[in-house]
Amino acid sequence: MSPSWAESLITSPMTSLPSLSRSDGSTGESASPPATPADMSPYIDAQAYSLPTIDAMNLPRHADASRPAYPNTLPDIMDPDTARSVSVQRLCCIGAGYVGGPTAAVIALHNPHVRVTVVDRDEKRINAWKGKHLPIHEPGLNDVVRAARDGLCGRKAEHERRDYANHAQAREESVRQPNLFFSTACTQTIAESDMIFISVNTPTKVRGVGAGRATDMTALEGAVRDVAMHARPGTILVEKSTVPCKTGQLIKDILEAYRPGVSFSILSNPEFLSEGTAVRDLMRPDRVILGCESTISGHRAAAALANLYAAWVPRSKIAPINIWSSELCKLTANAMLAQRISSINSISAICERTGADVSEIAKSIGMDARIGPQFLKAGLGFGGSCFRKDIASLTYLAESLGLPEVAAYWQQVITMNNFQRDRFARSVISSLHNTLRGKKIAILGYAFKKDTGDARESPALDVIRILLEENPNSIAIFDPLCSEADIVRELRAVDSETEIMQPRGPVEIVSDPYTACADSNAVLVLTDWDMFKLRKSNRAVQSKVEEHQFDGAAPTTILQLRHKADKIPVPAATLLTPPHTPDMKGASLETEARLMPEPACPPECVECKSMAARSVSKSVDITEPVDWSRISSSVKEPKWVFDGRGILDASAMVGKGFRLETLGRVSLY
Ligand SMILES: NC(=O)C1=CN([C@@H]2O[C@H](COP(=O)(O)OP(=O)(O)OC[C@H]3O[C@@H](n4cnc5c(N)ncnc54)[C@H](O)[C@@H]3O)[C@@H](O)[C@H]2O)C=CC1
Ligand SMILES: O=C(O)[C@H]1O[C@H](OP(=O)(O)OP(=O)(O)OC[C@H]2O[C@@H](n3ccc(=O)[nH]c3=O)[C@H](O)[C@@H]2O)[C@H](O)[C@@H](O)[C@@H]1O
Repeated sequence: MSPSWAESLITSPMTSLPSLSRSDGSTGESASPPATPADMSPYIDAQAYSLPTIDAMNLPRHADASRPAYPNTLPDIMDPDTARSVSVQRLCCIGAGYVGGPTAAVIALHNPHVRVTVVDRDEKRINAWKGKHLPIHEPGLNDVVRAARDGLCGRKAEHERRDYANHAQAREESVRQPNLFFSTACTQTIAESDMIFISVNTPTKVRGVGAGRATDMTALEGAVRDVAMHARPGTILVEKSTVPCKTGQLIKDILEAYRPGVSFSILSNPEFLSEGTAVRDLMRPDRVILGCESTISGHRAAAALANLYAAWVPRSKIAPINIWSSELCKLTANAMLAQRISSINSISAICERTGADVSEIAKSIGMDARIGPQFLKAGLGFGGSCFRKDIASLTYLAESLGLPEVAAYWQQVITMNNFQRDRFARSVISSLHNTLRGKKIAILGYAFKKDTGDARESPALDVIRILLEENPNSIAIFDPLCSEADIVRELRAVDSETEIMQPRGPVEIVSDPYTACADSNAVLVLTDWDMFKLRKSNRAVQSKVEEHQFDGAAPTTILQLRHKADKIPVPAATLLTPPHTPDMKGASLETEARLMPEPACPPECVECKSMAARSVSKSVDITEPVDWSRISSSVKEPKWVFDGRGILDASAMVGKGFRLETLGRVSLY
């Protein structure tokens, strides 16, 4: 194995080793051959040691709060000379989830010279990334993955074809080689890489110290251990996962424990993408935060990462900051966004009692440039895998630092979020005479927000949980993207003792909105899918529908790729692999470079079968607005609709015969 370029980095100061004891009392040297080059420290058998479990309490053992470890005096890592001197050849991303997959794909797309490999222990997930049915739905993602993973073909410009006389007859040729790979070979990929992104899950601990609030670092710890044991000296480790402040120190401690004396660089590069707009967010980020150590090796590592982003992000948007600030700014950003949602939701409760309209208030205050219009949509409160857990982590961190008032302040954001779901569900029950026995409830939308099939931590789950306590006859759930298996998994986690799924329980997942609503006593809109919207005119819905149409069509040219990535220009030259790059003109590429044919699925492909089944019943088409008149004719009087997302126009719904209740508005019927 050739030494990593990063080995040339100057060693950064390491903290001293935590004393480790081996259960068998031996020295720790293993008889098995080292998995790393000969100049490495002896291979340490990880399983034989017990490292302390990491949680937010676990602040660095050597930290002296009065003396910042990384003074905030960073030289300019954007300096062209520094930037030129460092370049990554092989990038590994550990974790092929909602962050790892799209982030690696976009980096690979813009850096055709870098071999990007995404690794995960979950073989099913990796196979899905390799095939036709990606494991996550994100508008535009298919094309980005296909271009980077499968390469591009096209016709060469005339002048270049003359240079390649042997290929003169060829009409279609490869103009970009694949540089995005997916693999379960974690250790091998780690050993071959110059830079490693850690994009593993960091959920909330469910048991033990800090359960319900502290971050469960098991996955991160495992990934860092793999890196410690298999990476080459000097490899750059990038924290992409959202982690408690000071995790960089913990990573250092683990590395030092498993590979004493070997130098690695650690960067914090939090991800700010939102699900449903991941490709757009990655293509056009507001900022890229690079937290680095204030050492020469830290700066060079940051410059290497900055170089990857600079392939498409203006350098002015790439911000080097100190590593602790970087870790904490991610939690802060999520907490502030969630706080806005809780703030407007608190006002929505006042609106319902006074006759004020929360959407008018949001619009009015959002016109103040100091407040701004985003994240002021009142409704069921925030769901998803991050806001709740990141605020919980922040409160735990604050408490651990002896700041209970700070913890209580942020805890209130979660309290308000729970209040919103609770009072929504209770208003449904009270409108139906305080009992759901013998009644059917239709749920339109399960995902925590539109344009994603992610069923984790959905507000719908809390609402359904409260409704189930009233023993309804049935609850029929329709969501255009969440898989039945994911919804069932989430519901079962609430109560693993009782069978809640039909035929023995009340809940069923159905494949179209009309079946869900037929004969129901109440229809609950729990996700803001465009297809559920009803406006006075359907214009708003229509423009959204057009946006989605790019997804359905099979794009064949770079021009279409550019469209699909939300009309963000992808510089043609960066898409190609030499020798084509220098001579080819962007214009000809736009019309001639094409995606390769999609990989074929095996005949027994479950996804294909399920898609075929859906198109037979013609039920799921996220571009098709639901026909509320049809629903009106099939529901039971008095035709209750409860809008948890504020997406239905009150007068239009009343015009169709419904009784509408919307969070943040007085009822209209
Ligand atoms: N989902 C989102 O929109 C965003 C998430 N984040 C943060 O990014 C991190 C990842 O989130 P998601 O992508 O949503 O998680 P995810 O659960 O979708 O994906 C994590 C993946 O890591 C894999 N994994 C865990 N340990 C591993 C190991 N040792 N070796 C190989 N693979 C391993 C898991 O099998 C899983 O496929 C979290 O810290 C999250 O807070 C940050 C911004 C946005
Ligand atoms: O760390 C993360 O995981 C990510 O968390 C959020 O992204 P995400 O959770 O994917 O989606 P959001 O668009 O933020 O929505 C979160 C929840 O808030 C709700 N929401 C959002 C906006 C609003 O005005 N009102 C509102 O109720 C949504 O319906 C959804 O349930 C942040 O927006 C991302 O910047 C961040 O990277």
